[in-house]
Amino acid sequence: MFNHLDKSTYLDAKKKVPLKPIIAPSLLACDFSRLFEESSSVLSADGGASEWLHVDVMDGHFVPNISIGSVVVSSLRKALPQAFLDCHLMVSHPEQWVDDFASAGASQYTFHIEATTSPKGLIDAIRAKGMQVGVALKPGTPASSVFELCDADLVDMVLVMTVEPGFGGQSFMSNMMPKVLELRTKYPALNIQVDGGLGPSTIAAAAEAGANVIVAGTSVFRAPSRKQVTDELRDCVAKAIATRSHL
Ligand SMILES: O=C(CO)[C@H](O)[C@H](O)COP(=O)(O)O
Repeated sequence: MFNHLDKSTYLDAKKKVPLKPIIAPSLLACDFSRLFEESSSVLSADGGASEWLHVDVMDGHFVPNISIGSVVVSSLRKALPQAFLDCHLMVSHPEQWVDDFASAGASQYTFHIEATTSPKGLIDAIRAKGMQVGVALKPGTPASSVFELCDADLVDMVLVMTVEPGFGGQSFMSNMMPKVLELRTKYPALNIQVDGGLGPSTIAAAAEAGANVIVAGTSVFRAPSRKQVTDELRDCVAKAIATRSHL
């Protein structure tokens, strides 16, 4: 399936390192009354097993739910100075929150392509504040909507939603895998994230299609062993990357 790729092309072009599996537990599924303990329990730097923390920001307008904002990110940053805070802005006016999230200590700012008419200006603003840039696609949005941004190497990551954004605990949409494959085929070096319904029973499809950054809420936070599930997800992605690299 991926035999047009080889080791030399399947690299993170900017950092000149092989593309890596990254597991990003979604805090949406955690016990918010114990936010610090829950966060540190999944981070490898703090005794857990994950590389990133995924922070879902919902405004009750772009999606039919309200979650958390920059105030909480700021507290997380103080408590976890080394953590990679992967912030997914499910908001109608992503331009409005760049400064607040940068000041709060967000590591990456992922906006929805459907929510802006001037993605390049938004990307410039995010970069000017020192954050990495992600762009997200709702299930009904085609991969082609971000080709121009990816062709110009303007984003660090594309997020393919595998549920309708707004709520955790939904079923994985396997019909999003052709979109992931289309992006992976066109952009061998890009971080491609999937989000929604990922766990041990769905990871193989996502990894095979080419996703390397895995958001997992329910499957990690509700597991008897968070570490075991995280390792299982990472191993599956690592195997898929290795298989592609050797074809
Ligand atoms: O963005 C989201 C919802 O909009 C969540 O990150 C996503 O649904 C992850 O939760 P789960 O793994 O429980 O499906």
